Amino acid sequence: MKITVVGTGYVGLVTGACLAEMGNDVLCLDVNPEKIRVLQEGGVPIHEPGLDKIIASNVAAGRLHFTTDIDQAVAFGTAQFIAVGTPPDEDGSADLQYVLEAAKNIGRRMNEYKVVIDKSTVPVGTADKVRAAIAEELSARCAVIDYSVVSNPEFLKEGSAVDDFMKPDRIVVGADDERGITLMKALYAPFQRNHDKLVLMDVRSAELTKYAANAMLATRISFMNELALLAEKLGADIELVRRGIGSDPRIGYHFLYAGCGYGGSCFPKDVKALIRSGEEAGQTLRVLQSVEEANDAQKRVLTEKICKRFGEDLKGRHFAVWGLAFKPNTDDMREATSRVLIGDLLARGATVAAYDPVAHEEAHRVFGDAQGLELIRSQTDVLRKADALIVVTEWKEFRCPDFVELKQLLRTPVVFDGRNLYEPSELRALGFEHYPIGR
Ligand SMILES: NC(=O)C1=CN([C@@H]2O[C@H](COP(=O)(O)OP(=O)(O)OC[C@H]3O[C@@H](n4cnc5c(N)ncnc54)[C@H](O)[C@@H]3O)[C@@H](O)[C@H]2O)C=CC1
Ligand SMILES: O=C(O)[C@H]1O[C@H](OP(=O)(O)OP(=O)(O)OC[C@H]2O[C@@H](n3ccc(=O)[nH]c3=O)[C@H](O)[C@@H]2O)[C@H](O)[C@@H](O)[C@@H]1O
Repeated sequence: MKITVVGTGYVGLVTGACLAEMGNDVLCLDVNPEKIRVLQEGGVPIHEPGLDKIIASNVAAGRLHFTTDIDQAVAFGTAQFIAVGTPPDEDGSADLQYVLEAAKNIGRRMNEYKVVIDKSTVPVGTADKVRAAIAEELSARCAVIDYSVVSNPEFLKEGSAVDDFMKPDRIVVGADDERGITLMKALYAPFQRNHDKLVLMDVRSAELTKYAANAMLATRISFMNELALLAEKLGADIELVRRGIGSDPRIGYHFLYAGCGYGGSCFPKDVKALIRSGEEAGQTLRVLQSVEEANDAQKRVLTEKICKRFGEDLKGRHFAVWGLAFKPNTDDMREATSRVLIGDLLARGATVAAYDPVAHEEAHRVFGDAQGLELIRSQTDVLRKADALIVVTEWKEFRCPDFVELKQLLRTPVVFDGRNLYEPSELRALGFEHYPIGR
């Protein structure tokens, strides 16, 4: 099938590459010429395990192309995926300007039947807006051309995006016309060979399903984070509690890890957008309001622990930070806890040396020349003469450090463990002061 993907970010690029991997002819469009230049020259603008390989092989096979030419992109695919960003607007609602611009571009140029597929995370009612935007453009040039608008939200996780896309738990398709449904079934047939993973529903339910999934996962995390704070006060261990409740199949083990707050491009923004949708519809979402509030507070829990140990004024103190990305296996720092933490420490007069396996370039972009912050490309060098190590992201390489060396390099053997990577008893036995979350 000939497919156009509009927006070549995390979702668009992975979608395009994975669809090409299944033998489709894919053209990826982006308005960012730099991104397209990198891709055309054989580079990959984001860090995502396995993505470079499938891009390279599908480009070599002639099935995957990149362009900034909108005319070419609209003419190319019968399926037109919209995978552009939907950042929060000032009031927290999803900003649909990029989605609607993409829709207008399609309406202005299409000359034959198209299936327009909303892959971006968009509030309920957006497919109607996309349909209307296309209709308006068609009528402006007196064109009568049939088209379908389908909702196909994406559930991939950064860091395992290719795997998630190639082996999805479910494929949600919201559609209300046969032509659109038939195309979506054909498109996704290769991804569900062993059993039917397609969950077919109406468009509005599909749009809400995406927010419901992210909001549910964020709720689990905030719930565990609050329980962790309680566990600390009551002398219980949240890790044991997690294992105790996760064994109940009605609860399950996933997404119950307490830590220093969730970040990323989606949980914070989608929770906000769903709260806003609720307000607009006259339905207050109290649980979600608390989820957001709890997470904002959780991002400051490490600072609070540090101040409790070293005092409110951190002038003259120096800290080592392991982990800048919002989670492992990505260089993405959107809404990362590291940003809040490092901002807090610098504001209190401390100096910080930070290390991340892949997010250095992004950190340079985010922090610029922030005074007092040094980004160091060595997991051990960053520790030298620090008053404490602060672990913010659960990268695998942080799990089993050489604790003897770590102790020698630090000025004082203090570890703030924002992701509960280490066993408290083991660290204590090695002579460390260990400050985990909820243990
Ligand atoms: N990042 C993730 O893990 C996931 C994101 N999503 C959703 O997918 C959507 C896209 O997210 P990301 O890929 O992370 O965003 P991104 O910011 O990485 O990529 C969006 C791309 O769209 C391009 N763009 C904007 N307007 C355009 C236009 N009119 N024509 C062509 N290209 C245009 C931008 O230049 C950018 O490269 C969002 O709605 C997000 O909530 C859904 C699931 C997972
Ligand atoms: O809509 C999206 O963009 C995506 O958002 C999340 O994916 P992602 O943001 O890539 O990352 P997650 O693995 O979900 O982690 C999000 C944050 O939660 C934190 N987290 C996760 C799990 C946990 O138990 N505890 C916890 O604090 C992580 O450290 C991270 O900061 C969802 O997991 C995806 O299904 C969804 O498609």
